[in-house]
Amino acid sequence: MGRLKKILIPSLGLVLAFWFYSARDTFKPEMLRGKRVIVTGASTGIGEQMAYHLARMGSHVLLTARTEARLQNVVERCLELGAASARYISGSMASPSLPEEVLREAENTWGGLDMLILNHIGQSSFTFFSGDVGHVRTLMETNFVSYVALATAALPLLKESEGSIVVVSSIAGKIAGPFTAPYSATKFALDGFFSSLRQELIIDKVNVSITLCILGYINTESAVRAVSHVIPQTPAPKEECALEIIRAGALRRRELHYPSPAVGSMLLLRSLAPELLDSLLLSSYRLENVRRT
Ligand SMILES: NC(=O)C1=CN([C@@H]2O[C@H](COP(=O)(O)OP(=O)(O)OC[C@H]3O[C@@H](n4cnc5c(N)ncnc54)[C@H](OP(=O)(O)O)[C@@H]3O)[C@@H](O)[C@H]2O)C=CC1
Ligand SMILES: CC(C)CCC[C@@H](C)[C@H]1CC[C@H]2[C@@H]3C(=O)C=C4C[C@@H](O)CC[C@]4(C)[C@H]3CC[C@]12C
Repeated sequence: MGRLKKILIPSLGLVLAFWFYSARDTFKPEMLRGKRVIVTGASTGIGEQMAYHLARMGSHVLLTARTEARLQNVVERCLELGAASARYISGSMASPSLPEEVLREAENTWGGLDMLILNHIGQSSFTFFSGDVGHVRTLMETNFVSYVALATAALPLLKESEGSIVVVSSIAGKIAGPFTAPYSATKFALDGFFSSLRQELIIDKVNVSITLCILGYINTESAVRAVSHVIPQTPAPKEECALEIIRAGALRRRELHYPSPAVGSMLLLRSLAPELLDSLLLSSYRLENVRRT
């Protein structure tokens, strides 16, 4: 009897705990069926791929970006792939009125919202900081303030559905390398704001999850165009990246690191030996190809 208590009961506990946590960890595409999802920056790149995955999973999608013609094509393709419904709103996230307009559309058409995926970024080049403070101001508005405004407008709906906010960020929002000063600043700001907000929601027992996605180099057209002459590494595929973001959001993860070993080891090296990371990084760049404009 003593042995039973000492060995069997703790073992049973372990098995149950393992089962509970692994069951919670299992992603099924059906988790997204019929869910109402907003994706920003969905006309190209990772956002476009997320729209297609969600469509295949049978979600309702509301897509935003500036270029109406591209959004129309993406919406059409989403309907072909099986989206429960697909619509778009075009406009610039540098404009302060757009976030509320997008959430009003979600409320009017769906009467609620399950997932908000914040993904858009304004144009920025991979080069020395030019001293253009106006660019920093506009980029902050597009890449950071609009994320705060969208999340704020979405929170009442997400509280009702116990939904999720997914924030797409970058390794450049955790570690500052050269040639991304304004961009990196906007991504660090996202971590500060949303990691603080996550804790406040927990204190208030509000069941809305916040997933911060820390991405490495991904093979979107705009990223390859911006950096391939300086960074010789092969970028990770945007299709897989998009799926991992949706999966992390659906599983209500705190953070996603993608591609996983590369981003994880950079973060670890950064805390153990930051100077070593800096020099490894610089030695891998083709500095002679950096465009000075
Ligand atoms: N690709 C990469 O290597 C990495 C990407 N990331 C992150 O992933 C996310 C997606 O990146 P990626 O797919 O490469 O980017 P893309 O450049 O391919 O897509 C950006 C999207 O944002 C839209 N957009 C641009 N400017 C504005 C604006 N002013 N207002 C509203 N929408 C705008 C674009 O459409 P339109 O021009 O029509 O407005 C487009 O839909 C970003 O958050 C980025 O920081 C993170 C790490 C690495
Ligand atoms: C700080 C480090 C440890 C970086 C090492 C990895 C490098 C090679 C990766 C990681 C994050 C990447 C950038 C990114 O996040 C998003 C964009 C915006 C896009 O419009 C243009 C490309 C750009 C600047 C990417 C360039 C390549 C970066 C710096």
